[in-house]
Amino acid sequence: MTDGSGAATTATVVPVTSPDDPSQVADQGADQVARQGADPGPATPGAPAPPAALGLRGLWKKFGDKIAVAGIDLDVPAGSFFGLVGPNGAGKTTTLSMATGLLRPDFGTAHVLGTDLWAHPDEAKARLGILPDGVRLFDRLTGAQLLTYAGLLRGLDRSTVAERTEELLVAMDLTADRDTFVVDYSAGMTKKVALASAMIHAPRVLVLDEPFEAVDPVSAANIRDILHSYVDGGGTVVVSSHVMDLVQRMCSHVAIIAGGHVLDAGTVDAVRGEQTLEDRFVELVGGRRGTEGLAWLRTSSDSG
Ligand SMILES: Nc1ncnc2c1ncn2[C@@H]1O[C@H](COP(=O)(O)OP(=O)(O)OP(=O)(O)O)[C@@H](O)[C@H]1O
Repeated sequence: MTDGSGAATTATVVPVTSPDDPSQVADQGADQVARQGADPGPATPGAPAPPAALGLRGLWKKFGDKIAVAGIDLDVPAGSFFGLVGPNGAGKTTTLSMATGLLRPDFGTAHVLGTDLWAHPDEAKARLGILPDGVRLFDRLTGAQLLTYAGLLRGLDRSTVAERTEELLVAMDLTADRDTFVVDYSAGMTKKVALASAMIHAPRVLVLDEPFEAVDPVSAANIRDILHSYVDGGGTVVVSSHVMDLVQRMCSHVAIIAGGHVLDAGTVDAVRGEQTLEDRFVELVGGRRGTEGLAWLRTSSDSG
């Protein structure tokens, strides 16, 4: 199965279970993926299927007694614009952290374009650009210095770093604040300079946790354009977001996760069917409350 972009759909869904032994889930997840098989898409007969940009198998993470991620299997097709959505506390950040080398899974594996991330972290991470949640930056650097630092850290030569730094500052509308310390940036400016830092080495896969949070609409539209042309050029973007309308319009593929499980995944059109993505999300996740309660809030009062 393919979407309009031609990217193969290989997203898989894990049964919603919470067994006592999570290692079994990792095995079951791998078995299930093997049973379902990766959809070969429109590839030439006999040609091997290209590796997924991100291939997650049986990912599992517990914090104390809290199970944050309970056996997630997911393939993010190379060349897709992939949205990860879910309610607060669903396990999105924990999953993305394990998928990008920021957090070691209790069980399970993560592959980046076929490379085992935890077995070969340097090779896998060279292909990744990451915008983590609650990003901590070296904020006593100016915006231009931070981008230069990120480029040099990624092994680019100085002239390439200088060229890309200027282009990224323009693209993110940060030129006027290039010499301002990042600590003095607004939340949206910080997000944009962090995003630019994630892109400077032209990674094959960009994993962005809430990239549009606090970003103004014009900058958000510019960033969307940048990401779309990056995908058109063969890159893969994974974004987590709470904004269903944005994901529906922007992404080719989506996974809905809740309670540490994948509830549904595939092309956006396949997942939402005849409904909006938001309606499908609410249908799957539930949790809508009636208007009872909080009566005191509806009562206008002169007291106080
Ligand atoms: N370091 C931690 N220590 C303890 N519990 C954690 C930790 N990180 C995450 N959790 C818990 O794991 C669960 C999943 O959290 P996670 O941040 O992955 O969710 P999320 O889907 O990204 O949520 P949100 O949309 O609110 O950002 C939550 O119940 C959270 O409280």
